Amino acid sequence: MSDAPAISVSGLTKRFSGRTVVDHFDMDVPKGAIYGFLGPNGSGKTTTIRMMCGLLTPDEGTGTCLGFDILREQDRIKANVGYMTQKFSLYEDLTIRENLDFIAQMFGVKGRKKRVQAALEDLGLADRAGQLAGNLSGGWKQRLALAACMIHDPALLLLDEPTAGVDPKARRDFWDEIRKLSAQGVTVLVSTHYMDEAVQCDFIAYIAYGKKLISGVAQDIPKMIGLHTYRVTGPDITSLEVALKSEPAVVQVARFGAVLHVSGTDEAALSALADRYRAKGTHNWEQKPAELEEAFIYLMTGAADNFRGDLK
Ligand SMILES: Nc1ncnc2c1ncn2[C@@H]1O[C@H](COP(=O)(O)OP(=O)(O)OP(=O)(O)O)[C@@H](O)[C@H]1O
Repeated sequence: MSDAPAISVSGLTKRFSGRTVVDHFDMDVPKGAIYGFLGPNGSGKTTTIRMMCGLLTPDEGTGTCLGFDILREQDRIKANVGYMTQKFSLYEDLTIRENLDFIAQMFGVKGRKKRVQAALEDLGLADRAGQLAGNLSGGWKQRLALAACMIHDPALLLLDEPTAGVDPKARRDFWDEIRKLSAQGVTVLVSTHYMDEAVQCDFIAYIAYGKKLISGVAQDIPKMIGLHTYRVTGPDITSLEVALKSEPAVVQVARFGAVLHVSGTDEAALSALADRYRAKGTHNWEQKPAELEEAFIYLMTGAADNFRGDLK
């Protein structure tokens, strides 16, 4: 990642029918970063991302994307953006190669044949180039969609819940590809509701009611929220989970198999609770650093609304 941000926006605001759906949004995105946008449905993630990339004109605010002005140079930005939406559609009656060739034509890609062949090879699709897109499994369709989005070598890639409905192996492979692109300097903006997509991101922004409540380096997010967590193991974890959920010091109990991650924002109160339960001698309580998994659950279950406006 270089020092000059790929995107720098400030005060972005959008209203639809008099309703403010994005409210004075500021952000710098480093070049080559994978930036995840989390938040409830309808919180304004897609609208924000589209404004940041010159795909939608803000009512207020300014900024640059890939060195171009988001208000005056939208066409130049668009030529450098790959956009993979959930509804990304391929031509099912065309082969993989024909699909890529068609999209390359639409973008006016120079040296088209070579570029299509390189894209097929990069994504491990060369052996299947003659197969009809309609016969591909979900994971391969998604690979093809990614190849299509990248055919014109964009510097910025937008992903909208990219691995929804794809099996775990295909998800991992997909993220390996995204990492490779990021290492090559492609900046990636991801809108997601999924934890396993969020944990792939270098940076996270949490948006609710059109406002950015938190943003920063992904691994710093738990600290920014102020979450403290204990890992709890022992017998009859289900009853313990129920009991802990009614403890005032506990803001969240997340279950990972037979292990509970018990989190709170008041460190002293949570520590006192751990001591009280430890004294019963039934369960093992071990303090652990809060990780993005806990922070993600905390944010997505709406607990973050409690500090609405307190954090940047
Ligand atoms: N073109 C539009 N005209 C009118 N209202 C819109 C338009 N686009 C979005 N909205 C509204 O703006 C709000 C924010 O929508 P947006 O799609 O940005 O949210 P989101 O966080 O991306 O949601 P999701 O997670 O469901 O995709 C929603 O209430 C939506 O209905």
